[in-house]
Amino acid sequence: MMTIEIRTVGVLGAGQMGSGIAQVAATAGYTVKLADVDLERATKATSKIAAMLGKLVEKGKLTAEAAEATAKRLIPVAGIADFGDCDLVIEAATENVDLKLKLFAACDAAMKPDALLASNTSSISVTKLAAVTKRPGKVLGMHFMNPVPLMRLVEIVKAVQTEPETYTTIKEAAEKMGKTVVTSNDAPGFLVNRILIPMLCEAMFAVQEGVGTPEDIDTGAKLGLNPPMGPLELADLIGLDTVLAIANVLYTDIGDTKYRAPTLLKNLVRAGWVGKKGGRGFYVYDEKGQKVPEGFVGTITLNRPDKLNALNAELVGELHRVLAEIRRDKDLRALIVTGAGDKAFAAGADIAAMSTMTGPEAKAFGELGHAVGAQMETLAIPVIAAVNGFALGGGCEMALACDFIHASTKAKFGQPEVNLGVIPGFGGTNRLARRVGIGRARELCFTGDVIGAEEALRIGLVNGIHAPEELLGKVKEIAAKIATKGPLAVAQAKRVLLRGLDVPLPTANELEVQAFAALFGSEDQREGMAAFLGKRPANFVGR
Ligand SMILES: CC(C)(COP(=O)(O)OP(=O)(O)OC[C@H]1O[C@@H](n2cnc3c(N)ncnc32)[C@H](O)[C@@H]1OP(=O)(O)O)[C@@H](O)C(=O)NCCC(=O)NCCSC(=O)C[C@@H](O)CCCCCCCCCCCCC(=O)O
Repeated sequence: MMTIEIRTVGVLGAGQMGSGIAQVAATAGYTVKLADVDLERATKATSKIAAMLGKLVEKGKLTAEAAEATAKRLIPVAGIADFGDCDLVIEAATENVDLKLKLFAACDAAMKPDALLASNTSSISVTKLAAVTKRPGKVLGMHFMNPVPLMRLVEIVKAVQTEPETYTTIKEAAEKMGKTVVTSNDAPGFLVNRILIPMLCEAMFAVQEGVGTPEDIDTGAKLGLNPPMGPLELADLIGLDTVLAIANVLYTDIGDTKYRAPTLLKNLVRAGWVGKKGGRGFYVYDEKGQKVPEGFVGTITLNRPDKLNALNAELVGELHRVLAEIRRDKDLRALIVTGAGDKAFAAGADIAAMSTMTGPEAKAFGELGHAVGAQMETLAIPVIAAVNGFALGGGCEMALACDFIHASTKAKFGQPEVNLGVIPGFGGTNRLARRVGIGRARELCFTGDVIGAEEALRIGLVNGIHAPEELLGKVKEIAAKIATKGPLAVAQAKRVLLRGLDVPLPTANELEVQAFAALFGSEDQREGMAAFLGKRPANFVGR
């Protein structure tokens, strides 16, 4: 029997898998029609693919001409009705059997009679999908791996009804897309997931039973078995909802309890913690999908909101004690300091308490304040101020002792001590001058003026301003990003930046050279560079 020559490929589903399939098909020279629930989504995905192609050009992996020609072959369309002239349609919708059955029937109705219809399903019976069409012999499974442009495998799944010519034509098409083909008969999980899913679930059973931590299980698998990522990291990447769906298919269709899904997996999915795409699964991820080590970011909240967090002996003493504890904590990688309530970070030293102080008492309290500032400056981890309202006098000085400041749009800064007949006593004069320049510091200290967040940003007192309800989240994101970097390197950078301010430039440069050299030979230096060369994220341990 003659089979169709494939020129135009329809891809149904513009998510991660569908977009990847569209990219490799267009790169192979096929005209590709990409459809999703509406034209807008398909158009967005097409632009994203064009951007990916641009990145490949930047990296020298694709010529500009090839990228342009490939992008031109990608056509976003409004829906299935536009697949009438496609020679092959690859369905890559969500892994839901009812949805796929509906889409298969709709594609069958829209496509020309001799065209081929494939599903990227990772677990659903292709025989069942073929049975809802009027072309069962022209249906088969074409299971791409994620991420499609990088993974070399396509698992072709023959339905009971698949004609040999269909298989041959699709195999050739997959090979033209640069993929190696393995062939599976239609059985639950096919070949790859039949092996993979029980392995991932076994790792989850080990967590559930308290045999080991996710980190130990993943490290054990990576170093002991040599896959590029651990089973729990991989499950998070695939999506825990997808892993659960496939486990359920294996269990239901094969009927052997060894394929049952762990309760832990079911609970994570129920909680909406579906892995990397949802920001949390076995691990926590930042907005860029980078793994955030949990428990590595601490927060200190100045908590005296009825007095606008004014600094009294109790609060400052407590701060001193907590900072000493943090210095001994080997797990923390970043610290946030903020104020309780929505009005103030801290409105300064407690004026009522200070009003009756003698000179020697004031000296003692000033020294305590300075000791706290020095503690924050000399911690090995970065300290970030999240200024949510007034940061006046000692409050502004506390923020200045932090490594950098982000503020809410409502924040107000100032050194109003001259209004009280005194001067800043908690490092304000000198730290402010170092942060914003001597002229601006003089003006703020001499006038006692209070400035808003915009002005603070303009003069470089703060690094960023955010809507009040977003401030803490944004600062946590920054802290979480820092927590993914090499802790020894961040500590050395902090030390050199601080000490370098107080010495002549040649001495500061010498400090930098010594710190740079000191990092070589550390586990983190070896890991960071090996991760770059291995094209994988680094996993720093702080040694
Ligand atoms: C910020 C304001 C403009 C807000 O005005 P608003 O009208 O919105 O609110 P209120 O004024 O009604 O305030 C609500 C509530 O809070 C009290 N309060 C506010 N600020 C302070 C403060 N700094 N000290 C004490 N109490 C404060 C206010 O009285 C209200 O209470 P109430 O019971 O009436 O409801 C406005 O509040 C304002 O202008 N505040 C003062 C701002 C200011 O001038 N700040 C500078 C202070 S001086 C200073 O900070 C010196 C430092 O540079 C030097 C510090 C060196 C020592 C550091 C170590 C600290 C040790 C402290 C020693 C204490 C000794 C001890 O405890 O025994």
